[in-house]
Amino acid sequence: MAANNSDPIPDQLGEGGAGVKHETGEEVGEETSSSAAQATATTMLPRSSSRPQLDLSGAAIHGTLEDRNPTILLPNQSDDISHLALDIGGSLIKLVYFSRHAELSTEDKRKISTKRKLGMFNGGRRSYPILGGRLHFVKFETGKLNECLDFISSKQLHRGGIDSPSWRSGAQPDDIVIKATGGGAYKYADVFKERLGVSLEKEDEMDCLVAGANFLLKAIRHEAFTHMDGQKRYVQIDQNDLFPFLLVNIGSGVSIIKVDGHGEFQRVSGTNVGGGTYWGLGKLMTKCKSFDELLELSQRGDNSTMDMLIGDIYGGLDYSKIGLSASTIASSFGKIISENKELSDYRPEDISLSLLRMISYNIGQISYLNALRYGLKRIFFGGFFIRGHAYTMDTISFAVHFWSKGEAQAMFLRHEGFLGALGAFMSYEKHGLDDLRAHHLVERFPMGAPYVGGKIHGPPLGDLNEKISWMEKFVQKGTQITAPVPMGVPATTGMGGFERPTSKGDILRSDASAALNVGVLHLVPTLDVFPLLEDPKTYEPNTIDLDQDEFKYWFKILSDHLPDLVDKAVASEGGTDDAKRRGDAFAHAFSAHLARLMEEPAAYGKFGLVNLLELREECLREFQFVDAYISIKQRENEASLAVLPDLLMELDSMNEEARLLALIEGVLAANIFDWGSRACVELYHKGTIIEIYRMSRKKMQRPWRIDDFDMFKKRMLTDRKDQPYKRALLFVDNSGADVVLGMLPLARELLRRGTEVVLVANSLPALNDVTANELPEIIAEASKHCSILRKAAEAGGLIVDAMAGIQDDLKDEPVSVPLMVVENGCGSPCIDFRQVSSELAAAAKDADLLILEGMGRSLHTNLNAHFKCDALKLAMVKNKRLAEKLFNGNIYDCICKFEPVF
Ligand SMILES: CC(C)(COP(=O)(O)O)[C@@H](O)C(=O)NCCC(=O)O
Ligand SMILES: [Mn+2]
Repeated sequence: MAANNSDPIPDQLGEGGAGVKHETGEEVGEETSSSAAQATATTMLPRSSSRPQLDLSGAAIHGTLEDRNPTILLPNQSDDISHLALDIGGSLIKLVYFSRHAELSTEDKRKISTKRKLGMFNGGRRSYPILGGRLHFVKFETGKLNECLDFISSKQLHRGGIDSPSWRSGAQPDDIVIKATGGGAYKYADVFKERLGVSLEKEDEMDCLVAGANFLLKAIRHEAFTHMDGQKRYVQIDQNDLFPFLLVNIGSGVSIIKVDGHGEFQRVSGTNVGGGTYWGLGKLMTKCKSFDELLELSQRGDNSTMDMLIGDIYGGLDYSKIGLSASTIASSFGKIISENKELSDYRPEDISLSLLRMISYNIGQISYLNALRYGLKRIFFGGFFIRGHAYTMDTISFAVHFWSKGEAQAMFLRHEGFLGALGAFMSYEKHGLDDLRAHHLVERFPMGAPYVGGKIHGPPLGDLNEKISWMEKFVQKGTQITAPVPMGVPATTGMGGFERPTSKGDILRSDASAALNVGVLHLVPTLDVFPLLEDPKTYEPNTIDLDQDEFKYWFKILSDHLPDLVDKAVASEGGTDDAKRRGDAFAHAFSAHLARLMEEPAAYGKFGLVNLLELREECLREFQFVDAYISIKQRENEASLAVLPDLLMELDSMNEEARLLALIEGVLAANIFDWGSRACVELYHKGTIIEIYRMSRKKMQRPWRIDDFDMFKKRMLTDRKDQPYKRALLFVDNSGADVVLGMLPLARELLRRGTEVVLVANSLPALNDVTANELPEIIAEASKHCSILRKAAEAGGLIVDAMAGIQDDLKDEPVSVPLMVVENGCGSPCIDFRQVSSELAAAAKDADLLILEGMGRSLHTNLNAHFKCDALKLAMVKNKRLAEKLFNGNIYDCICKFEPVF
């Protein structure tokens, strides 16, 4: 690679490639007006010479003709279309591909009616401009090009998805063009043509690097991090203060690029001493066969046997006057001069480390000098040389820090290896990623080669069966595996059982697993930042930092809970052999994640409890456990609904002061029904639901650990009695008593006072949390015993017709304000308000009261969150350690935290 070439590189970004028309597919499945006007759309959508292509046969416009963006239905289009872009480097091929599952309109009655109420129904107009889907990152060794081609071919990535009718209907592969960058785009163009019949459209490497880095820094929250003294720290990049920065790409050679904006950059310098130098010299001097082997050797090296250190010159002392410690390298390989040794007398490990440090220091120093030259404070390092290698990053950081006296900061990127491929992806004319923001992206870490542990294992796994067989094989292989799957003792289930993970153990190979910590990016255009967050920029959902120590505790909690969870999950799927096999696979996969995080808590980005608890749920979903607690939830709902009428009668016999207190007590007491807490699960084994509830209520002695009840009561019953809240969002938690005997009666009280109530529930199951889908039925049942709820539910569109034969206990009630249900966009026991459903965001606009309930939503997360409206946080602390840590309190303490905005 050319050194010190400062020729400006013209801006070519954003223009490359022929039109890619699959974006029209995003409109499939959106709301359509019932009086849909139909027109053939085929002529409006020219076939693109670039890929992927759409099957436009039978296309029809739905919606009124006045609509500016009418829905276009493509009945014959595949439900999975993909973009593919490649970066074919000397040692690795990086693939970025996009898959999209057209989730055909699953709008149920609840959603439609809620959307209408919230003013979200737009008569067929597109409600979001960007496509949803998944962005996958995959690597192959260039030497195993065939594996890569097989992978592309097996997934039909070059033809727009495995079921794409574009190839069934005979579209000629000759037309297909794939964007590619890197030297291999030239070198292997013929192989791609021969094997896949596709042409590679070459994109400039530098353009791609910059476009990739800009996208990552804009769209991914935990992308950039510093690495000093072995510690990774994620840095929040302010979008308004991103440019200019220095981008140093360390490949075989090094390019140093000053980036001034999107598509605005200049290669200001470079050096010919780079990754190729390390690998070349290393190969010669150590006989290593691969770059990774050489890097791994350095792990065990001691560079002081070869490098002349300050201490060697100063008799073991620091040269403190100029700030050099005794261990600083004065001269790389300098010690060799005074020794009478052959190459074979030196350990390959030491050689590798000395080389690595020499080159890393040099790059760090040159980068700093260039940053100085242009007055830049931030330097991002990327390229295949780094590979998430701790020593390399530490050395570069040291150099930058040392020479800049702490003024400049070296930063690294989690997707560092994929900058080029991402940039090539961005060069499709319409890739749909332009408008993405961090809140639209959810990163998931599915199990399966070649991602696991960061080593490349050949083609990734397609279907579930393949994945499970792969896990089985790995389990049998034992300690050879890269993924840190704990070994199990034989048991009754399909895979030979699993064992609770015991510790991080020796099965982890630190560097291999640190190399790649890249998941699948789910693009969810319907996610929004919660509009009532006081300051989204400073908002941090997690109350406690999940550092190594804290993680150790959670590792044990979650590991201990695993066997019980697997039992429940397997039972929820009928206890079949298939379910057992999946149950074991789930346990292995989740244990592997835990072990990986135990080794490096920051492996998957900045990981808090909110992410960890969601990871467990996602892992269940990955192995197709739809709802592990379904039968428990149903049983508890039934039992609670049976006693609801008595409770409502009791409440109605009280004066309003006593009633308000009883209602809050009721919510706190019922929060005990939590299948995620070990202490609570032990309780259930001792008593019935009603016994536990009564006991829990009896224990409700005030003052609670945080007790703002009087303040809340004053707001409700005294200060602004005549000005009820307009709309309250009630974030409900668990099924059964928690929602039926706790939150519903509280909702009823608010409705009775003229407050609109929106019940906010999970979009997907998590433990025994009630979901938004389940709530309407529960409300309908509860409404049979209560006219307030019934009228409000009718007004909110939750129940359609007045039910016959209900007791009309409160005939003189005024016309009801609506009771609605919205989903929160989450499938976790916690909530991250930076990413909620657009439905919830819309409902929040007119809300002036939030009630967060439960340990997950108001203690683990959001205890310290500030909102633009009044907030009431209610929870029972069902974990001893948390009670001690947060409040110096005890297990089963209660929290009633009211935060009015004045
Ligand atoms: C998972 C939970 C946050 C659910 O609590 P909830 O939000 O339902 O009140 C909680 O049960 C929990 O933190 N459990 C793990 C700790 C334990 O077993 O004590
Ligand atoms: Mn819960």
